[in-house]
Amino acid sequence: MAQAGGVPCPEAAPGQPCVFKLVLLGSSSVGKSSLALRYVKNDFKSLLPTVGCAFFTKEVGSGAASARLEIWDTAGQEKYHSICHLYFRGANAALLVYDITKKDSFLDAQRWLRDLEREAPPGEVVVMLVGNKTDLGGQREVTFQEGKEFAESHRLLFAEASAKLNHQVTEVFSAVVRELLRREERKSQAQTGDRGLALTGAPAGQARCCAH
Ligand SMILES: Nc1nc2c(ncn2[C@@H]2O[C@H](COP(=O)(O)OP(=O)(O)OP(=O)(O)O)[C@@H](O)[C@H]2O)c(=O)[nH]1
Repeated sequence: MAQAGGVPCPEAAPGQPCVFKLVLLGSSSVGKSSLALRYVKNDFKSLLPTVGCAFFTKEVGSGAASARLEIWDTAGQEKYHSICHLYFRGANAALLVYDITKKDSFLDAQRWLRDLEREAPPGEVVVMLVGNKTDLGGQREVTFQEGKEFAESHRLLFAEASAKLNHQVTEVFSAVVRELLRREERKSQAQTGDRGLALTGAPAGQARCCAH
């Protein structure tokens, strides 16, 4: 049984990381692609709006304490809305992103969360609400407290970040991975008394280990 973060990862071959699917969702121009680019390549540059979906992978940790994040960056533009939900299927985690200088993008977060929950019942997916663009604090339209209260009322993780300044970006993804590994550990403990069940495969929506 492979380990991820010291956590037994059911189904994984020895030395293979757990694989988690994470989707980025939120309205257009909130900075989803920029957060992914900053996290995966430590880069920030002018980007064209995403068409459909972009895909990144990132190894987290190393050796016996590793996991692989498959990051699906969905398009926020309305014209792609109908296809975006297809990418939510099988997600283990989601970053629900808004722009702290755009109240509308914060109000839209509710709708994106509903769309996600249509594909995965609440509680199955680790969701983190992220208020991006803290470098533009002078133009802020959404307070930290408003973000925090929204997150608490929906049982989401919460952070503010700036892809531009590389502020809190790694911390956001790390917090999600930590929570995913915690859940794997709990699942693994629950399966300890029933090894047969542990070998039959994870139900949809759970972490897929060693998928290629
Ligand atoms: N000031 C500032 N600008 C940012 C930040 N993150 C992204 N941007 C800018 O916001 C604009 C939109 O960023 P994207 O990353 O393309 O946004 P997106 O959410 O992926 O947009 P869609 O692909 O249309 O869904 C770009 O001009 C970015 O340079 C940030 O932290 N601070």
